[in-house]
Amino acid sequence: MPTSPHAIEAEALVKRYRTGRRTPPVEALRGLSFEVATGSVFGLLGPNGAGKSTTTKILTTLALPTSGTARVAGADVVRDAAAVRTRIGYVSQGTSTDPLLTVRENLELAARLRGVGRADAAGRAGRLIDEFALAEHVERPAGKLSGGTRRRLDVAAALVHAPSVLFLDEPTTGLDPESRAAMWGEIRRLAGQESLTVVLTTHYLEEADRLADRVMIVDHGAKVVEGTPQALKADLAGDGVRVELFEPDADRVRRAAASVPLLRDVVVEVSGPTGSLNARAADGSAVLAPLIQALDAAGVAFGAASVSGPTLDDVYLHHVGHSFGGAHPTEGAAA
Ligand SMILES: Nc1ncnc2c1ncn2[C@@H]1O[C@H](COP(=O)(O)OP(=O)(O)OP(=O)(O)O)[C@@H](O)[C@H]1O
Repeated sequence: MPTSPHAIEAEALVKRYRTGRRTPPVEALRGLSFEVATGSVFGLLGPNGAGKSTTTKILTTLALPTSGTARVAGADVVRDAAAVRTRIGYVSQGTSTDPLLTVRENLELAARLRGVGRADAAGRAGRLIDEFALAEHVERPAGKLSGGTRRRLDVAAALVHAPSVLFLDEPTTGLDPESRAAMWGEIRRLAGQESLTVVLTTHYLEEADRLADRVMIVDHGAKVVEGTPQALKADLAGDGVRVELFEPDADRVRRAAASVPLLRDVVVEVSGPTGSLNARAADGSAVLAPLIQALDAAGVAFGAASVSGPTLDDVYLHHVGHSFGGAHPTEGAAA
């Protein structure tokens, strides 16, 4: 198979889920098109219900598109689904390894299920055990491993058949910071393998920023923005300004912020007794003092205030209108 410049080519993908005879179908994808360069790491980001899982399901042949086409590793996901399956690895959010089988048994089983012969399966399991630093755990049941080690085993098991595209669905969710850092190291190492393409779905924007060559933010089944993390951050220009709020009255906060010259893109989010004000300014440190004074004068209780260079969180906030995983902004909060 000649190497194509694109490991994934999705064209006008539409997915409608039927929900009942009398209710309209859910439009999970509304004509999503994108390409993923061979050998790159692609970050798929979006709020809950944006269509990330649906996109992944279509690309991994677990769901059919209502219309549109997609090719993965050179094969059409509908007409040539069997070929796609032999060329991809998929690590779902839940663990896919058997808790009662040992690390070695799990890897050998995964290889056998992929049609690899017995002798070859043992060899591949051995190589992955070395590659993923699993040697000290090799005879332990998977169910007795720590969360981070179990996740490494999940990823290793998805690679037994040497796929050319690896789908990682929230690979570090639930991991402690140390295990997360270890998993980042693994993903970076995999990304260094020229022929492997990685599609990474994550709720951690910092993770996407560090690992992905390109990211795509989806919302309501459509592409919001796509690009390299560096370019998306550079497009924002200026600084992010953030103030933590207590018992905030969103309207009052917004009025106070509106009185501060040079402050733009103000978003006030309230979540129960706390909240936050996010905004942008060409020079964040210059607007911080007047902003604090304005909030104080308006009787707004606030905590930490900070200024930061553009992050992927700022990119997300700018394009989607609320922070990633944060509370939705109150009506008309974006200014
Ligand atoms: N089987 C289904 N039947 C009906 N509606 C569905 C089904 N699966 C997903 N949906 C709806 O399609 C939309 C997109 O869902 P999807 O799971 O793809 O989003 P997501 O971005 O993966 O969200 P999350 O981050 O919560 O996993 C949502 O409105 C969801 O409720």
